[in-house]
Amino acid sequence: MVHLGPKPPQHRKGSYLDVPEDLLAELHKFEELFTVSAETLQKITDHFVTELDKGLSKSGGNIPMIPGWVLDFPTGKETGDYLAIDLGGTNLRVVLVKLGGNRDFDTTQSKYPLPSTMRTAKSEDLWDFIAECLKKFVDEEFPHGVSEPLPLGFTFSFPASQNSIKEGYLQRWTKGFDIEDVEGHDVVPMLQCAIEKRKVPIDVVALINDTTGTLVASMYTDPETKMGLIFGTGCNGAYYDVCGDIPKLEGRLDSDIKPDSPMAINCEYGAFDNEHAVLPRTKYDLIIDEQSPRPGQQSFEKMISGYYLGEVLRLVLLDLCARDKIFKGQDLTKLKQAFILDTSFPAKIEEDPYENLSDVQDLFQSVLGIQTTSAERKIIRALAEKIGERSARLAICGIAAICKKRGYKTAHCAADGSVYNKYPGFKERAAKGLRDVFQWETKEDPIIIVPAEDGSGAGAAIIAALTEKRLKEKKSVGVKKV
Ligand SMILES: Nc1ncnc2c1ncn2[C@@H]1O[C@H](COP(=O)(O)OP(=O)(O)O)[C@@H](O)[C@H]1O
Ligand SMILES: O=P(O)(O)OC[C@H]1O[C@@H](O)[C@H](O)[C@@H](O)[C@@H]1O
Repeated sequence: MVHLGPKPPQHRKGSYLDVPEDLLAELHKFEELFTVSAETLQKITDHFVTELDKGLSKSGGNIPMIPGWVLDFPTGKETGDYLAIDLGGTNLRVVLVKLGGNRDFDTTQSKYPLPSTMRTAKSEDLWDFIAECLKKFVDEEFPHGVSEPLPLGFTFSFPASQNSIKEGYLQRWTKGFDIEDVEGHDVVPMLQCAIEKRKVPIDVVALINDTTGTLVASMYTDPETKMGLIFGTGCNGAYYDVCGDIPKLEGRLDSDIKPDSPMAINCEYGAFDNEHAVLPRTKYDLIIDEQSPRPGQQSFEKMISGYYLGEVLRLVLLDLCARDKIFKGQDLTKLKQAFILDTSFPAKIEEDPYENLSDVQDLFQSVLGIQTTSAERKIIRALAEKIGERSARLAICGIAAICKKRGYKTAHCAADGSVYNKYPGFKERAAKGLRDVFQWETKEDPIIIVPAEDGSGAGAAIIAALTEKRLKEKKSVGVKKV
């Protein structure tokens, strides 16, 4: 019998007996600010539906709703070896995908953290970094070389306009990126050129968004999948619409693409409500927006995604310090550093199982050099819970809106990203948010969020395979040539 010693308690009971009245009053104010009622969720969702429709209209709207030029559903029979790269907000992944042809696939992959300076580097530094990682990976996996160039699916997790599957004009950087000379340009030739400079035997065959990859990869293994979702550094969703329901594509399709042909849409719904019509923004959200490289953009994303949740908590704590409510006499130098807290920080606060929050005490000491009192830790815990809960509840509005727009009564909504996979309570809070919107009477929820397949890896490979098949059959993979 292995003696593991006393197990930590499953969860905290929590009590506020030792919290001073004025601090409790502050907490009640924050609870008001960060609570999103069922009625508010329903109102936000209904506005979200109209915004999704507007994004597909000829005049467009806040939400880009980018046709992703994936015009087929995966059959599960796709086969072959494909390379995929996933340029996300935090990491670059290189994946070798072997599609088994029986709704199965095998992957070999390496993950390269993006250098912290990459967000504001020069354009060529970004493409050189990716090409270098690709060279390293291919040299390791194919030490004896390859007989012909490896087809690559390029997962580019940013809003990129596409007139065909093999291009992507970056509309704007998000998630704190601000690299010059890329916005407005097609990123595929930029990458291909850096690859060729290093003589790496790779041919970029498709550019996809990670949510489109998530949708396709998850549908490959689970035909009940209706959308692909990312709750990671950023947030976004993709679903299949039909070409005949996309007004902005009218007159732009070749005759081989019929009105009932499926079309994957990369919503880019992090941009929802840039007009600030419905989202319950706080002064902390306004500060984050004003101090971001792209003020006025990504209003929805800035309230719920991983790049920002730690910063929201930091601003709230700073506000309490400014009014001398907490951390009296403490050195706040680190706490004053923007983005010093990534979202694993509030996540760890919420995971502390101890009544006296001793893990939180250690966390504040080690990361911020701040000694906390028991009362302060209890308020900090409650704040982290409210910020985490708001993220999860708002996050489901995009899911509910897509279901309402497409009339889905049941759905598997495939989600990926560290906030979905790692933030404590996110799954349960999101499920409760969906119940609050739909007010289901059934015992089982008909619309559920499920773990996604590897969209940026397998999804990119499957889409590359679908694209190669269409090209072989001389079918369109973009707008008709004028
Ligand atoms: N334990 C955690 N809980 C919640 N979020 C986390 C956790 N650890 C990291 N994060 C956040 O997840 C984001 C990274 O998301 P991930 O999906 O891993 O990468 P990417 O967004 O590049 O695909 C970062 O913003 C980070 O702050
Ligand atoms: O996987 P990540 O980096 O968290 O990205 C999620 C989303 O982040 C948004 O900022 C991008 O505009 C989307 O294209 C992307 O899908």
